[in-house]
Amino acid sequence: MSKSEKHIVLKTENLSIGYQTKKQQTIIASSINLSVEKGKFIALLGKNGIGKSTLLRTLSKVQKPLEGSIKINQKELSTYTNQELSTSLSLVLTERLPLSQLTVFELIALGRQPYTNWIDKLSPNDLKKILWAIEETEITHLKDKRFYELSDGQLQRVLIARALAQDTEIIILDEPTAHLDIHHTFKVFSLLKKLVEKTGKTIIISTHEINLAIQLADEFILLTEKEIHSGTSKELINQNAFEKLFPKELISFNKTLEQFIIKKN
Ligand SMILES: Nc1ncnc2c1ncn2[C@@H]1O[C@H](COP(=O)(O)OP(=O)(O)OP(=O)(O)O)[C@@H](O)[C@H]1O
Repeated sequence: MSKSEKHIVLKTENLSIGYQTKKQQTIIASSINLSVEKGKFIALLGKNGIGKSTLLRTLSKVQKPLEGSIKINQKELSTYTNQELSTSLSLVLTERLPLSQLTVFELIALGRQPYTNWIDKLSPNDLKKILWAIEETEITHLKDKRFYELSDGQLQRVLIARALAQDTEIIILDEPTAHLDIHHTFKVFSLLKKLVEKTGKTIIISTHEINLAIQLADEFILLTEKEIHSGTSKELINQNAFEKLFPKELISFNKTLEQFIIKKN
């Protein structure tokens, strides 16, 4: 991939990710060299337990890299204050939030916290962004519900709305369609794609919806045990990279269909 430096919003060099305890270091992946361009919809793919969440948490400064550099807009991630980072990058995790009395509207309004102090201090611009996020994610009918009343799929859309309200250049989502039915899975993918096209935001998602991602994402990061591949679907198909994601006995990658299909005996 040849990319002009000024369009790169996120860059990693010789990055190692994993877990460090007093006693030992566990490296999950190393030599990660990625360049993510502004205004791209990127899908991070890989089998269960390969390190997708670990990578996304490291890129969002939730956990420290073991080695190497991460830059957001040419500035080292470790030098970002929490305040600076929260106006540049938002992270959407699938974990359940602690129980509280917040309504959906209030939860989404929290996305404006980097810009405002608290809910009574919402400016007309804050309110505009919140209502836009609610409308884009099609959750107007949920806005007065307490968030503990939501189904997993509804909560997922609400958390995406909160990230939209946060209005950052980069949005990172860890398995945003984990609990969704096929209809809502497609809706979330289409929404994310539309947002990238409409707003020029960079969106990075981890997903197991590979066949759908291949149709909609602009570029891919493939984590495998031996190596990391990145590029467009065409580039990765030419490198036979998708085939390396999973063991071959049950499914195979069909290059013509650009899809994984079940192997028939
Ligand atoms: N807090 C932790 N401490 C130590 N090891 C961890 C921790 N969290 C995850 N791991 C390990 O790191 C590896 C990568 O896990 P990770 O959750 O990043 O994978 P993943 O690709 O997101 O998986 P999945 O697709 O199943 O969600 C796994 O072997 C996991 O057991």
